[in-house]
Amino acid sequence: MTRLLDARNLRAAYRTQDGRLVRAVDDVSVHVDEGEVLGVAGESGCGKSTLGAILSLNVRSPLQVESGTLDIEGKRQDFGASAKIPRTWRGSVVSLLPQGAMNSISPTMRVRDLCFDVVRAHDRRARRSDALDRVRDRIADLGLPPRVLDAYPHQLSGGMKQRVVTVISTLLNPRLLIADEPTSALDVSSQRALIEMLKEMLEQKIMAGVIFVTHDLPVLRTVSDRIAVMYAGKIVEVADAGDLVDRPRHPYSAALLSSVLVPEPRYRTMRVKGIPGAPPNLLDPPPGCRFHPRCGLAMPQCHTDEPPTDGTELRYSACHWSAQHPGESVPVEAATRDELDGGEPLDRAGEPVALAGDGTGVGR
Ligand SMILES: Nc1ncnc2c1ncn2[C@@H]1O[C@H](COP(=O)(O)OP(=O)(O)OP(=O)(O)O)[C@@H](O)[C@H]1O
Repeated sequence: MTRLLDARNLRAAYRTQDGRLVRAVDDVSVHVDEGEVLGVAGESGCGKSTLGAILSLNVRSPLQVESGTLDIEGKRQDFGASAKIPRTWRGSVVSLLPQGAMNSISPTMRVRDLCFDVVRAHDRRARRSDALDRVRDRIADLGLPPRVLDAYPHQLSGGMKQRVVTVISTLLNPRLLIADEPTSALDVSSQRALIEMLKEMLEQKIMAGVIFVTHDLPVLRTVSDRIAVMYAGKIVEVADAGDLVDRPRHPYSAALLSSVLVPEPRYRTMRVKGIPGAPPNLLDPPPGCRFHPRCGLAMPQCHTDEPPTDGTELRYSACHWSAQHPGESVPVEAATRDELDGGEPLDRAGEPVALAGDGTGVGR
């Protein structure tokens, strides 16, 4: 299998106005192989979008990447104080489909003009007729109706608008597409249509790999080959999508699964529980394992020691419990605590938790 992206030891922080650092990505390494969809899951605020911004080279103040390296098909980018990001990489080597993209495109431009702008930004000498021929072919190859080219964004349905925005962000045939919450505002059939289109794009080699960022595990189960679970700025577990859902090895992954409706027999009959407590403030995360205040399996060393990484780069869990229980999956019911240390109730114990508006049970 050919390695498409190899990102190593990324560390990045937002500098607040009073000079403090929010460490949103803390020693994160990920890779994507050619033809692969890597899902990145986690609760709101765990650093998913920040990781997407770094991997797509869209880092803007107050975010600073302190260290790490990025290899895309053998081309290396070193991060750090003096790093200069090659501008030509954006859009052509790696492209970002940002959160909420479909609502931030210009409402006064037709789709064909938006497309031409993208091509023109990359190639000043591009001729309009040639560029539009290419766009027309692309739209036809992906089975979208030709009329979308003449439409203004507001004339398209939400699902069609998101597919069009996805086409626009891949017009330059990036090697890697990073899609940040691309399905979260869509109804179920539009989600399916977008996922089918992304798979078709991989098949047609419009891009060679996708990183799909979302809090929505059932969607990730459908679209991803592998899933990386993030918690408080770190990756806590990586596994094949099916393996992660069937046999989570990190208590946080198990907690995430028990807080959503995953269509697996093991979870279908469970009550949706929610994850008691809240993720830590990244200005001052807890010592040891960052999940320990919410973890039902926490041991004394979890309060003080950074968890060891147990497994291989394709399947690992960063957890004291899983290091002591090699090969075992976490009993979902035991993954979280129902009470904080002070005895404050976190959950209506045993009561089903009302679902969030998107039906996943995970807040945003
Ligand atoms: N401009 C900023 N200044 C300071 N802190 C920030 C800024 N943007 C994000 N953060 C913080 O960085 C952390 C990671 O945020 P990020 O948006 O990457 O998380 P996320 O998992 O993508 O969440 P969501 O799904 O809500 O976008 C959070 O604690 C967030 O509050």
